[in-house]
Amino acid sequence: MNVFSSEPVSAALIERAGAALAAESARFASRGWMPGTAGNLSVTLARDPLRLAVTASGLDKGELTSSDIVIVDEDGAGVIGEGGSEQRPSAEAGLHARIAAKAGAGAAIHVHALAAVTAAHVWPGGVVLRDLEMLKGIGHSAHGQDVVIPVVDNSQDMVALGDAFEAVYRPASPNSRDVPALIVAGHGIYAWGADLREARWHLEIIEGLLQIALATRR
Ligand SMILES: CSCCC(=O)C(=O)COP(=O)(O)O
Ligand SMILES: [Zn+2]
Repeated sequence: MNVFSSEPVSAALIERAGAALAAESARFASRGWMPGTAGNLSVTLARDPLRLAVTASGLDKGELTSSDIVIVDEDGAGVIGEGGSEQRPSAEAGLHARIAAKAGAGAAIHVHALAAVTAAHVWPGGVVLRDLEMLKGIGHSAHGQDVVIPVVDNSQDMVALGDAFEAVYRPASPNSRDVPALIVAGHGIYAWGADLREARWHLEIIEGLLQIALATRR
């Protein structure tokens, strides 16, 4: 369950969301997955209307404080008067909002991790993973099933990027879970989950799977 969208949006909730985003961001920055000002994170605060707390743009993601978040709407545009910072929201807030809306994500994390970018370069049509134990970590079978991590072209236009995401995203069905990640070619990876902890697990698992795919490619 997303701990943030289960209660009314208040100053205390926004403060807690900011602290959680700053802590996760520091974790990924220390792993080298957010060099410089790269990367951004969000949590979904409310669904009707859609509201996300997203990291502010252009900051060192290893040095965020609980105040460095902006409340955005379904287009990723900053919302004035509902709390949070009045800094510029992440340039990629629009894609976070599309992922929250389409995939029902409670949290999303975007990093510039090496294996994701390399794998998209090697397999621009999508990265096929199969017969790997860690697939269980994203809800898929460890045996006998292809799991495709989709790849889309990079763009500075978040509407175009959101449309590209929706074109490749396959929602869960009675027979299969969805794939909670998207690689943006030449750029980085987004992973999401019901909450920040699950999004982190998905991201770490998928980056690990991509490292194995690259190391074992023939
Ligand atoms: C220096 S990285 C270029 C921008 C980017 O890809 C990124 O992830 C950070 O953008 P933001 O606006 O969220 O700081
Ligand atoms: Zn980026």
